[in-house]
Amino acid sequence: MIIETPSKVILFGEHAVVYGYRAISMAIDLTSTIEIRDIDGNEIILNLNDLNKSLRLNLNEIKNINPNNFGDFKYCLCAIKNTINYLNIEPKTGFEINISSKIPISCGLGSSASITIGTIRTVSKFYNKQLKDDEIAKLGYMVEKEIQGKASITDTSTITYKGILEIKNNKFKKIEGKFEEFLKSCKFLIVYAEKRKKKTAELVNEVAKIENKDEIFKKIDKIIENSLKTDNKEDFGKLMTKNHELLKKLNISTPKLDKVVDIGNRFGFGAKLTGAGGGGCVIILVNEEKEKELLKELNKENVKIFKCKMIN
Ligand SMILES: Nc1ncnc2c1ncn2[C@@H]1O[C@H](COP(=O)(O)OP(=O)(O)OP(=O)(O)O)[C@@H](O)[C@H]1O
Ligand SMILES: C[C@@](O)(CCO)CC(=O)[O-]
Ligand SMILES: [Mg+2]
Repeated sequence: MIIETPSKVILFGEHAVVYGYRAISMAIDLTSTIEIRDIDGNEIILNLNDLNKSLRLNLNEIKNINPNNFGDFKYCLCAIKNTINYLNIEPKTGFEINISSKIPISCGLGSSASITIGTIRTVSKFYNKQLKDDEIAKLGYMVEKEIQGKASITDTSTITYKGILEIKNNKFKKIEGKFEEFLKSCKFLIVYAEKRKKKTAELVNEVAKIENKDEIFKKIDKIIENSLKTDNKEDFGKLMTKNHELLKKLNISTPKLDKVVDIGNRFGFGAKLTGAGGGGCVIILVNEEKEKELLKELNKENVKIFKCKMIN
C-alpha cells in the first residue's frame, strides 16, 4: 500500500500566529510518499530513501520506544508508536516502510508533519483501522509536540485536512467557497532560497525581543482580512509583499530572501518569505504572462524552484 501526503505553506501570519493572531496556511501538492508491506519475522524495517538510511527494530520494542534517540527516524518512529498504542494493537507480524519525499527538509514546508501524517495514515490502514481526520490530526500534533517539545497545530492540521486553513489560538477553521476557488486559480512558485541558519525556535525567541511586534502583528492581521476579501491576483500579490515588508521589521528576513522576493515582485504579482524565516523559502504568486522571465531571473540566483498548487 502506498500513501501520498501533501506539505504546507504559510500564506500570511507566520510569527503573528504564535501570539494569538491568525495565520493562513495552505496544503500544497509537494508530497511525501510512504509505502508499507508485511514481511516475515518479527521486525520493523524503516527505509528513509532520500537520506539513504535504514533501521531494523524488533516488533516488541516499538510500543515503548523513545523516538528522540533515533535521529532522522524520530518522526516516523513516534508516529508508528503513537498509532499502534492509540489503536491498542499488539503487532504480530513484521512490516517494512519505505519513505520518499519531494519536500525540501527543514525549510518551513512541514516535511516532518507530512512524514508524520503519512505514517499515521499508512500504519492505521495497514491494520485495517479507518481513523477520522480529527484523530489523525490530533495524533500528528502529539507526535510533533513529543519530538519538538512544543508545536502549533498549523502543519499537522493543514496537511491532514488539506485546502486552506485559518489558524488562531491553536484552533483552525477551513476556508472554503470564493477564496478557496480564487486560490485554486493561482499558480505559486516555492523558491528554496538558502539553508536556514537557525532553528524555528531560535527565530521565534528572537522575535519575542522585538518591542513593537504587536503593532506589526496587528498590521499583518489587517492584511489577512483584506486578502480574504480579494479575488484579484494583483491585489493579493501586493498583500503578500506588504506582509514580507512587515516580516523584515521583525528581522527574520535575509539579503538572499529579499533578493528572491524582489524578483518575485518584478516578474510576478507578489512574493514573501514563508515559515520561520532566517533562510528557507519564498512563495511567489506567478504572473503567467511573465513566468518565463521570472524563471530566467530566478535561475541566476542558484535557488531550488518548486511549482505547486493548492491541494484539497
Ligand atoms: N524525506 C524525508 N525522509 C526522512 N525523514 C524526513 C524527510 N523529510 C523530513 N524528515 C524528518 O523531518 C525532520 C525535519 O523536520 P523539521 O521540522 O526540522 O523541518 P520541516 O518540517 O521541513 O520544516 P518546518 O517544521 O519548519 O515546516 C528531518 O530531520 C527528519 O526527521
Ligand atoms: C514561525 C511560525 O509561526 C511558523 C513556522 O513555520 C512558528 C509556529 O507557528 O509554530
Ligand atoms: Mg517540521
